[in-house]
Amino acid sequence: MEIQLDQVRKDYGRTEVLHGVSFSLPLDTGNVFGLIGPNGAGKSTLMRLLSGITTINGGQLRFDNQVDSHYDKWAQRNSLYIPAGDRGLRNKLTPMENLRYFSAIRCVSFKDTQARMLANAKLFDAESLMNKEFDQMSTGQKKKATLLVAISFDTPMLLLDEPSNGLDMSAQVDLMKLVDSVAKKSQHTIILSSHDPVLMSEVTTQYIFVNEGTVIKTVDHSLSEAELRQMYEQLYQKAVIR
Ligand SMILES: Nc1ncnc2c1ncn2[C@@H]1O[C@H](COP(=O)(O)OP(=O)(O)OP(=O)(O)O)[C@@H](O)[C@H]1O
Repeated sequence: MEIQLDQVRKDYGRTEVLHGVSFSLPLDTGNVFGLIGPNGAGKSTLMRLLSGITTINGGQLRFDNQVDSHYDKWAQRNSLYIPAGDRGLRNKLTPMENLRYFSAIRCVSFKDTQARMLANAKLFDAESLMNKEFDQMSTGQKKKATLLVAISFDTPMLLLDEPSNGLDMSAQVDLMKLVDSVAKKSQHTIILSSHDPVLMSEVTTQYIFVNEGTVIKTVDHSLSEAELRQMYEQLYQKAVIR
């Protein structure tokens, strides 16, 4: 199955911020897509559209070449978007209580999501976080807990907006191991954005370069850190990274 974006446009009020975005996104392939682009390029907007939080103002979103006017409804059930920063979960609840809460909202079995979260928490050494209130966690713990809750829903598409922001080196490695393992095990599609090319090159299998509200290039294979740096410099015609 494949999601196809064809000349997709998005406005905020009278301002158009995505100006005809086209690319394809295969599902069920275990690919990790890396969204790369400077501040304000449109990465978060694109992720919000793909997750059905907001709708397009022009162009088409298709599944396997069939126009789908209810894409946002499909996406709301079959994807999860984790925004940048440490928002995501309810502050006064533990991850387990959050899971119960969001399972009820999404009308899915808490028994199933709970079993997945307990297994993943064990696998990624996060059992001690399960009964800690979200607002009493460190930034890294919050990111890990949010991701563990999100992957428990086992959605075909997971969108992570700058997941590594604010994490120390060891937490970044843990996060990437988690992303890599989820993609490989579930064969689900993960889309992540980051301004960190080292991190991107560790897990990303396909790249989507965004600038000024358009996708300017897609690369359908993994890139080394050096290749990625070179792409940055070529595409933006300035040495963003030194
Ligand atoms: N709610 C909003 N209302 C109006 N304009 C918005 C809104 N959200 C984003 N924008 C504008 O849309 C454009 C794209 O923003 P977006 O957040 O998608 O970029 P980004 O690539 O994720 O940036 P960053 O790397 O800084 O997070 C920017 O010009 C931004 O000012």
